[in-house]
Amino acid sequence: MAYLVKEIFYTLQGEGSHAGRPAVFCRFSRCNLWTGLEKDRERAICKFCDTDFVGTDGEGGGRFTTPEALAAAVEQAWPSAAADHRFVVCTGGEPLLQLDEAALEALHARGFEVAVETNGTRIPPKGIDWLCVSPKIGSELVVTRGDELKLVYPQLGGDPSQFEHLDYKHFRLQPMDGLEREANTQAAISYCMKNPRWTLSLQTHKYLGIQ
Ligand SMILES: C[S@@+](CC[C@H](N)C(=O)[O-])C[C@H]1O[C@@H](n2cnc3c(N)ncnc32)[C@H](O)[C@@H]1O
Ligand SMILES: Nc1nc2[nH]cc(C(=O)O)c2c(=O)[nH]1
Ligand code: SF4
Ligand SMILES: [Mg+2]
Repeated sequence: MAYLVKEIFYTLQGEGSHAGRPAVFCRFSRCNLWTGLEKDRERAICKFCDTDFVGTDGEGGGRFTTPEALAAAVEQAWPSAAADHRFVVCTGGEPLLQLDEAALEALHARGFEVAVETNGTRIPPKGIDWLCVSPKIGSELVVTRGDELKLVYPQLGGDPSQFEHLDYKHFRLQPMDGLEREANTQAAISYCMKNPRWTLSLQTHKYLGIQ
């Protein structure tokens, strides 16, 4: 089965624990919680998505027929031949609809540490180096452990305390972007200050004007 990828680009990880770290982003096409079409947004399970993950027509995107072809495309986006510090963030869309052990092996073989951003509705393959799960209220969270739980805040019915028993190293609130971004940011700051187990994750790339 081929890997459908919207875009592959090099930037800084903007969010979460690795914010500021140079990374290739591999954005897989498709998601199980929204078609990606505006006409379907209101009846989607996840309604606040900030990302275009439809098709394979973005920068560096395409249909990769083997794990090696996918890993070669990721490697091509990395700026140097040196194997150190190589880092790829697999995102989407929902990457766990497509990312499998073979793809992880091919990326590791080219020296990449692999991070994944997932909505937590699919069991991850073995071998992910950094797993960031961002639960969506209204979907079933099946991934109960990982490196980072990054909750977009606020979500209706999404009181952060309902996630605290899960096995994550870091608990973060990320203000929901959109028309209410400033108010959401203030609310997230206030929640973290009252509940210090939670720390703030900003989408720093948006403030910096980078991809
Ligand atoms: C576009 S999603 C792709 C990965 C995966 N489908 C997921 O939801 O985690 C990447 C990250 O952006 C977050 N995100 C999406 N829309 C957002 C928004 N409007 N405001 C803040 N974060 C958002 C997601 O929660 C997730 O952590
Ligand atoms: N710079 C940058 N950092 C990010 N971290 C998570 C992103 C995502 O869309 O998954 C993202 C993104 O789109 N850009
Ligand atoms: S689950 Fe992730 S990719 Fe899918 S619609 Fe929500 S934020 Fe977007
Ligand atoms: Mg993004």
